[in-house]
Amino acid sequence: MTLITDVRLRRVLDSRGNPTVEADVLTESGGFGRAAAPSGASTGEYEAVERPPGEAIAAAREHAVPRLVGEAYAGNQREVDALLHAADGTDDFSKLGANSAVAISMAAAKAGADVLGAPLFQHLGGTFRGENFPIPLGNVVGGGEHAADATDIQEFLAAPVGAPSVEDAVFANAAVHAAIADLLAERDHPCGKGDEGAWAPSIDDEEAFEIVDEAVSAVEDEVGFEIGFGLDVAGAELYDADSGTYEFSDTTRDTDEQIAYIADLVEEYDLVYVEDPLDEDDYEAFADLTDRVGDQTLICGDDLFVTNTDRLREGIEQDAANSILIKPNQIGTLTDAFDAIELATANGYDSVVSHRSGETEDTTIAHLAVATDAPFIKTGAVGGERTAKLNELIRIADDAT
Ligand SMILES: C=C(OP(=O)(O)O)C(=O)O
Ligand SMILES: [Mg+2]
Repeated sequence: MTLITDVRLRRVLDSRGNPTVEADVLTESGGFGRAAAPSGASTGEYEAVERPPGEAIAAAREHAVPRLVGEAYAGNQREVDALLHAADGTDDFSKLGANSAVAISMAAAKAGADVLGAPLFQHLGGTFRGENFPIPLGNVVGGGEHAADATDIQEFLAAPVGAPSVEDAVFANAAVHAAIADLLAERDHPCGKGDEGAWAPSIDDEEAFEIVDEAVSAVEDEVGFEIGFGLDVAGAELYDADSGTYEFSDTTRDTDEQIAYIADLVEEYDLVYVEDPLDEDDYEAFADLTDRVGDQTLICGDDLFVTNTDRLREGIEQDAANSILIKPNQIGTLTDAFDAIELATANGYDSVVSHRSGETEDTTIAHLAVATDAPFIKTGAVGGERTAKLNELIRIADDAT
């Protein structure tokens, strides 16, 4: 029933106005799935390779499509993804392009769900999924690689940890985003938004902490449940390997100073989440920080782990973190992303399923988070390509999909 009869690939626009790969998968019994690859700006060095979309499409048409059409079943995700790996033949999808691979992988999953008449999360996670929902981490202020002339820290993330429902959580993050607009206006910092819809003011990190703290407290009082906040430091982008230091606009920190700085921030602002506080090659420094504050907050590896089970295993051995960011396009298939989540869960690591800074209307990650019982999802706070995922979570919770 789910035998794949056609795979169509095309270039479509992403949220930055760049081309990306979209895939359609069709099956013998009329099943249909469509998905598009997201794209990062602050990409990790060890991510699977994204090729220019035109090249990735040509490579997939030549090498992957013939292996899938008439051969593979969309309902058998591991088979589809194994064939994508076989068609690629490298360990980083540099032949097909991880963008073609992930688009096909996700489209096949949707086609498999379509044939079953089941929501995607249920096809991926089984019938007992759909009761628990991830807490959305909402990017409300940011800079780094996502906006010019804004904060050094890439993302300040609202984290409505006490929300009674996913709907309350989603609206709380939007309220924090709106409250920040008011505070920025009061302080005379008019600004635009970065790639993920977060405010991108031309202020230093210290002032951003004050503003986010104030906004979070105000909204917390309004809604009556706990809202914390967290960070994606994107430490690898600040790190200068030649000098071995973290280069902020107004200061330079060596690794010990960076660890102490982050530990102090965790204390001062009661941060609930800190992603990539240190360089992507420095498991040891990650372990040092996790030892200091890992019982108070989540220390999450994004560029550190790149959704890769080998790198996660190394992290687990070294006690480098207690949480992993999951981006399917970092590793190329849903199977690989799923395996990373399972390995994380088995070792007491929390998974944070994540968007990329370049996104589309695709909602697969909302379903992946519910399917795997992931405790968190990071997918922005506002903006159509961000709300596509947030609204899908609300629909899943409402049982309307
Ligand atoms: C979402 C992120 O940004 P990008 O997609 O640019 O890597 C991130 O770093 O977590
Ligand atoms: Mg990150």
